[in-house]
Amino acid sequence: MSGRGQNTVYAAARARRRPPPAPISRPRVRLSYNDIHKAIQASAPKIIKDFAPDLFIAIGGGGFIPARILRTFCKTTEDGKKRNIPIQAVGLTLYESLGGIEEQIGSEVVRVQWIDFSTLGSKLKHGGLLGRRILVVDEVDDTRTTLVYTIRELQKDINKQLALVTDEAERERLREATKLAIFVVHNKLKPKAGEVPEGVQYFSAVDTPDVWLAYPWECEDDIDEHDALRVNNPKVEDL
Ligand SMILES: O=P(O)(O)OC[C@H]1O[C@H](OP(=O)(O)OP(=O)(O)O)[C@H](O)[C@@H]1O
Repeated sequence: MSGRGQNTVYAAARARRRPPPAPISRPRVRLSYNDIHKAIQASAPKIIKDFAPDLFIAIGGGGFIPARILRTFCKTTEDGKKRNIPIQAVGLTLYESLGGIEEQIGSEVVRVQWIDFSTLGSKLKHGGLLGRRILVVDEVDDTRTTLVYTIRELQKDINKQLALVTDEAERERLREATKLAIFVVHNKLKPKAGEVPEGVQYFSAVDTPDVWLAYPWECEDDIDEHDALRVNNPKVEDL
C-alpha cells in the first residue's frame, strides 16, 4: 500500500516507542502492472512535449518501476540516434508522524541513498547536474513531503555545482539551462505538506481521491488474485 506503506508507519512507531496508529479504513484501489504501464504510456507524450527530460531521478523504492516504464516511452536523440535516458536513484525514508495532519506535515525525511555524481557522463565537467533537464519520478504524491524534500536537496546540489563555474556568463547560461520537473503516477488530491517550487513543472498520470493505492509490487500474496480482485475496486463516483 502507499503513500507510505503501513509497514513504514509501524516501523516508525516502533522506532519512537509509540503505539501504532489505528488501521487505515480508506477504500482500497488495487492496481495491476498493466494499469501502471498504461497510465505512464498515456502521460509520456505530454512529458516529452512540455519538458523533454534527459535525466531521470527515481525515488526508491516506489519510483523505480515507473521510471523504467517511462524510459520506454521517452528517448533523447543524440547525433541522430535515439538514446535511453539515464536513471539515477535516490532512497528516502519518511518517518511519518502518528497524529493528525498538522503533525504529518512535519514528517521527517531521511536520506538513505543519493545520486552517484561520478556516473553522470558527458555533463560531468559541470558537476553532473548542470545543463540537465531532470525529471524526478515517484509512484505517488501523498502529502508531498518526499517530493518537496527531494527538489530542495537537488536544488542545493545544483547551486553548489553552479558555484564552481568561474565564468559568470557560463554560470548564468547553465543556471538557465538546468531544469527540474516532477512526474508521479498518482497524485492524491488532499492537503499537501508543501508547494511545488515555482519553475518546477509537475506531471501526474492520474489524480485520485485520498484512497489506499495497492500497487502490484507490494503484493505479498498471489499476484494473479490481486489482479482479479481489481473488479472489487470502488467506482470513482463512490469515492
Ligand atoms: O507524498 P509523501 O507523503 O511524502 O509520500 C510519498 C512517498 O511515500 C512512499 O514511499 P515509502 O516511504 O512508502 O517507501 P517506498 O517507496 O519504498 O514504498 C512513496 O513511494 C513516496 O516516495
